[in-house]
Amino acid sequence: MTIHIDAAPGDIAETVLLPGDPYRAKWAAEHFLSDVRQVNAVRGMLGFTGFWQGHRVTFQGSGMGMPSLSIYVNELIRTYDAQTLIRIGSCGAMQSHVGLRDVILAMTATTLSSPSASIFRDVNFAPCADWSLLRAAAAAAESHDVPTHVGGIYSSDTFYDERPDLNEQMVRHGILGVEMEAAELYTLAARYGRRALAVLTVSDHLETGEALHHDLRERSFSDMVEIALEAAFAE
Ligand SMILES: O=P(O)(O)O[C@H]1O[C@H](CO)[C@@H](O)[C@H]1O
Ligand SMILES: O=c1cc[nH]c(=O)[nH]1
Repeated sequence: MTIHIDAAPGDIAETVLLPGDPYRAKWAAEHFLSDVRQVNAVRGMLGFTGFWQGHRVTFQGSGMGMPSLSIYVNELIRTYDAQTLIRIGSCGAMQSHVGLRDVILAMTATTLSSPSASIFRDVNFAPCADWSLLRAAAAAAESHDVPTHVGGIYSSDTFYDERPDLNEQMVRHGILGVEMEAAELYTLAARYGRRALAVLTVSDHLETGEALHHDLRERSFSDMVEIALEAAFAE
C-alpha cells in the first residue's frame, strides 16, 4: 500500500497502462481484461488488474498533468516494481496532416517544465520512448485500421494555453500533438531503468478547433488500447 494506491503487494502487474482518466481505466479493464479486480480507488483514481490474452495487466488512472502522473508512477515503480508503463492518453493535434481519432506514438516528449526539471538544472534532458516498445507499437499499429503517426509530442502544463507563440514553435518544429504527462513518464522510466511509451489518440485539433465529446474520450479509444497491449507483450 502507498499513500495514493491502496493495492496490496502483488496486486499490481509488471505491465501498467496509464490513462489520465480513471474512468477510461475502468472502461478499458471491463472491455479488454478477464478476471478483473479493482485494486485502487483512493481519491477516485481507479486501478484494475486482470488478464489480457493470458498476460497480467493493470490499468491505473494517472490524473491530469505531470505532477499527478509523477505521484502514481513513482509509487508504481518504487513500491510495486512496475517494469513496463504505457500511457494511453488523449491529445490535441498540432499538424494539419494529423486527423481527429488518429493515433500518435510519442518518440520524444518536449516540455517547458516537469516535476523533474529542477534536478537537471541547466541541462535540457531529452525524454524519449523505450525503443522496443515504440518499435512493437509501430508494428502493431499496421494491423489496425487507424492512421498512426510516430514522432515528437509536446507535454504541456496547461490545457487552456495562453502562449500561442509556444505552440507556433512546436508546429514549426514538426511536433505532432500536445498532451500533459508523457515527458515526466519518460523521465521517470529513464531514472529507474523501466520501459515507457505514450500511445495517444487525437481528441482535439488545434488548427480546426474540432473536439470530441467527453464520453468518447472515456470509452471509445479501442485502437490505442489494443496497440498498447500488443506492444507491451510483443515477443
Ligand atoms: O486523456 P488523458 O489521458 O487524461 O490526457 C489528456 O487529457 C487531459 C486534458 O483533458 C490531460 O491529462 C491530457 O494529457
Ligand atoms: O493536453 C491536451 C489533451 C487533449 N487535447 C488537447 O488539446 N490538449
